[in-house]
Amino acid sequence: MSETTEGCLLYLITPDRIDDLDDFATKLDESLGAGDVACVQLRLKGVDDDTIVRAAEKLMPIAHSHDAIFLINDRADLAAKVDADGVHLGQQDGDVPSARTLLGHGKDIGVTCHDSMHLAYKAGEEGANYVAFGAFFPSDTKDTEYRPELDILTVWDEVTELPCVAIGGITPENCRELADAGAHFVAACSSVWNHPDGPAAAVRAFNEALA
Ligand SMILES: Cc1ncc(COP(=O)(O)OP(=O)(O)O)c(N)n1
Ligand SMILES: Cc1ncsc1CCOP(=O)(O)O
Ligand SMILES: [Mg+2]
Repeated sequence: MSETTEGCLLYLITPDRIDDLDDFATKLDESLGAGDVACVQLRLKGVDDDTIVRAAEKLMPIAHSHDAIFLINDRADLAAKVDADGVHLGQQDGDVPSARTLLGHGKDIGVTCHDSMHLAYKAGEEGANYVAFGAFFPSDTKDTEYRPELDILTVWDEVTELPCVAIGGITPENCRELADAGAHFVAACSSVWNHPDGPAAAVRAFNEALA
């Protein structure tokens, strides 16, 4: 992922369970067709490796057909196995150098940094391609104990070239303030998949808000 001249872009996170993969693939295709999405992160939880691999094999070509990169959450080994574009690592998901060894240099590694500039500098020094700060707002997807101030995005943008992702409770209504504060990407899950008018409408609304 690189900083773009297009401003702040949407980073789409899948639900943590996908019961009907064919149906979800159709929704993803429609959603990505509704507006710019820089990245799709496959974030399945509590499922076996085969389920993640099958989902990645079905969904990654859809992401690529819409010029979105495709990342796997948590698992650098599975990201390497399916030749995904990279991995997103939390603080408990292994270290960046080990992921880099598995993935090679052409791939993206993102790191959760909560509300910590210290963790972000460390991730950058270890070779991460982006850092993620959050949760900026209460999230329906994940309870988190960290609540950064908006200015961490501003300071990060001023002092480094490494892109930053804002995450946590982000909606079409509140994403603009994160973009204005310096986020290069806004990551969203529930506000897209649970949008009352459907996920494609949510992607359109994010695009309008970020334009
Ligand atoms: C873009 C992005 N930022 C943060 C996270 C959270 O990662 P982690 O802390 O490992 O928590 P889980 O998502 O694994 O529950 C993320 N997935 N993506
Ligand atoms: C994975 C994660 N890490 C911090 S908040 C969060 C959940 C993001 O989902 P939502 O956009 O539904 O809050
Ligand atoms: Mg994780």
